Amino acid sequence: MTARTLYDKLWDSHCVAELPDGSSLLYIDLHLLHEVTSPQAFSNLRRAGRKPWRVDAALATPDHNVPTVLRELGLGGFDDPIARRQVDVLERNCHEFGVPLFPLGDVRQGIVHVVGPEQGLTLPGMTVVCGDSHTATHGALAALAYGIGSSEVEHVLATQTLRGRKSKNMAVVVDGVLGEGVVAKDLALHLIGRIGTAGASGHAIEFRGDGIGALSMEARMTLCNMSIEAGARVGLVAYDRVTQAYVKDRPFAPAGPQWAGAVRHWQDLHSDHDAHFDRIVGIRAEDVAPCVSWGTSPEMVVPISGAVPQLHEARDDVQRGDWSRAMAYMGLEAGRPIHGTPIDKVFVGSCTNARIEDLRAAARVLRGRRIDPRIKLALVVPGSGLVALQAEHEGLDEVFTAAGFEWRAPGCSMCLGMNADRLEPGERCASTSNRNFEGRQGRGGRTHLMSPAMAAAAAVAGAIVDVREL
Ligand SMILES: CC(C)[C@H](C(=O)O)[C@@H](O)C(=O)O
Ligand code: SF4
Repeated sequence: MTARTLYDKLWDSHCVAELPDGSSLLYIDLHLLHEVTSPQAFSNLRRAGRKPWRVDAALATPDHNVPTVLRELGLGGFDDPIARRQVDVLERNCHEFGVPLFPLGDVRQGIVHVVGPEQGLTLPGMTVVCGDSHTATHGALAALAYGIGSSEVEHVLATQTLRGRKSKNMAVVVDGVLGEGVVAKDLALHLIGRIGTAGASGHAIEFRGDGIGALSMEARMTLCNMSIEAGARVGLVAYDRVTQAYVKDRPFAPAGPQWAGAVRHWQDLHSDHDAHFDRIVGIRAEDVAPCVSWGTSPEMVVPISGAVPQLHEARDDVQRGDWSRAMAYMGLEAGRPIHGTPIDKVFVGSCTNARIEDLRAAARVLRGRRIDPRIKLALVVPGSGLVALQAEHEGLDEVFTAAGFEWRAPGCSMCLGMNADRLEPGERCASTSNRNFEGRQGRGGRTHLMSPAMAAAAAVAGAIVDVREL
């Protein structure tokens, strides 16, 4: 048998039919739903008189437009009636169709990509889909996970399958261990800075090498989460002891006699040693520094010692135009060092960086310190109710509030302007999220992507600084 990559293996084991047009029909093991991309799918099912094929393979939770304050008011706290209605409609749809739901007020509610792995719903070897581009996150558990559109949400609900075309294989090989103060977020930004936002398009990325083996499960999720910002729909890490330890004893994970059988099955979830990758990108961990985005695309990124580029450094006129527009939008001139850029707001949260390790990393920087008086608002938004509970158990909420942060309820929050947490025009934000597009965090808002520790350091300094020097 020919040597296969992990991606090939996951694909083969879920392919139920090869279709005449060259595409394949894949069986879907887990379907996650949220309030924004599911309403249409449910209405169409209703209209066609169809029922979901397998409700036990689905889970829904509201996250994108939920308020992060005033939750005790139930569906109160919303500043936007449409957002409130979407969350309400999700609850009603789940009720009507029998889809399991973690509603607002359930301690398990949270950002769908934090909730799936946390609950042991996402398991190695599965296919996982969600009407959301950051579904790649779940690939950290050696699952084939990718984002789908609303009509595909309907298709999966109705048939438990999806039509798809296979991507090519790309390996990102990280050699050596990341230095002190350098984390998975920096690795992701470094990679995107190097290959660009289209760098991995048409490919499934497998992150490999001893640098990846050394990462925690949560760090691997951060990395896979941002695969989509490099153009890949899928990001993967092979199964190993770290995966096994993470999955064990989670609420929905196999238990008792089923555990040993599952582990035996999972052992094969890695690329064969002589498997072929269509493209290989090598990264030396020692070359990765804390990174910060300066522009309006995740590829517009520099190490903390770097500067906004000079226009003549652009590779062509198209890039020069993009850079020039980004500089104008961001209010930054060419050649200006990124270090020392003053910040108005700080956001620690999102499916990239709102798990317990992220909160611990930010709290470590903030302990015994205060945020700079120039910071208008600093938010910390745990990825789920259970992350919040764990953080409170460790006293991290107190570290954050003592430093001047607001401790909020779980949701996507200021990652995107779909709820009350937004930037005002011209405001500059140190953000642990994954996208810095124009208007992403609110109209006219300016986003600088960075790691949780770097965002905490920016809060303390009132400006972008190197967390290693704080
Ligand atoms: C709203 C949703 C469809 C969207 C996505 O697909 O990623 C959002 O989560 C985002 O991060 O931009
Ligand atoms: S946290 Fe941000 S990136 Fe993640 S699903 Fe929500 S809006 Fe999308």
